[in-house]
Amino acid sequence: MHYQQVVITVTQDKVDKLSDALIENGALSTAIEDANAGNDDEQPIFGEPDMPTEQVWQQSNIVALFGKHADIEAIVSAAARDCGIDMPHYYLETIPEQDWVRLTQSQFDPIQISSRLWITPSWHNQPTEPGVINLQLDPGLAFGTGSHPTTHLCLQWLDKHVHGGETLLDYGCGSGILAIAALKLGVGRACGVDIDPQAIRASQDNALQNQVDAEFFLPDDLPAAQQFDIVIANILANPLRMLAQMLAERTRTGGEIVLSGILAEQTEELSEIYCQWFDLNSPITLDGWVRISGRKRA
Ligand SMILES: C[S@@+](CC[C@H](N)C(=O)[O-])C[C@H]1O[C@@H](n2cnc3c(N)ncnc32)[C@H](O)[C@@H]1O
Repeated sequence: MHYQQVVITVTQDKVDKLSDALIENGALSTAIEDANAGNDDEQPIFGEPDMPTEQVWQQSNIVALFGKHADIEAIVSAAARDCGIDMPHYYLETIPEQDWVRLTQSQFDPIQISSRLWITPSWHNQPTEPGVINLQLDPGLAFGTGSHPTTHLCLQWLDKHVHGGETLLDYGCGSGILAIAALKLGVGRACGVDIDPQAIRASQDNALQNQVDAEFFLPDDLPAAQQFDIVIANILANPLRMLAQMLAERTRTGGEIVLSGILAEQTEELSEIYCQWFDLNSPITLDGWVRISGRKRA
């Protein structure tokens, strides 16, 4: 079946209302995109827990999808009337039938982290060369496919520093990618923690798929007073700031901490917090994101 796709450019104050009104008048779906994506006026939006941001761009494109027989002129006109705005200009395009699953899958290729460590979606041939350590991981509802620089920085650290037999805590586990990779690289025991129950379920499924035995907990369920040889947390600067004392307490004396999800300009402030407990290494940067690591002092 063919679809009709309509793009309408609107200002910040109209975007939610018009998007809802299009759905109410028959759109199958709507998506909101930065109208200036790719040009000099592009507006990055970063959200952190407890730091509310305006989650829309000043100029947004509403991209709405309709069935092939929908009367677009009538629907856009009714939606505009419902919101009390003038009939907007819109751009109409016909979207031919596609194999949507194949199209989505084609956007996720295997990712090579190091000469031996790979992340491969299940629909690709799995690498079988001797010495290769492969995680089979499909994109899902939890963050962490290995493609994001913050995850990449953590995987690179694990690849280089896991010697075998360590205990590891992955705080903010998302898809469980770091705990699972650590087990495949040889840690003796790995636990993951996340505030999102969906992430816990995704992590458990991914551990099963990779045939490793990891444990995943909501924050309050992590057994008290347990310390770990390695504590790794790819969250964001604000939670890393709030969780600093707890993450330090969870690291055994002489153990290592690895922090990611930090923007370059946040590095100094976070280093000042964590150097209360840790001798820190030089920060490592990838695509504007920074990894901080260090060893816990006695
Ligand atoms: C950027 S993702 C990282 C996922 C994965 N560890 C990786 O490296 O790709 C951050 C995860 O931290 C979780 N998170 C955010 N704040 C948290 C908190 N205060 N306690 C535990 N988990 C948290 C989020 O739900 C999300 O799954």
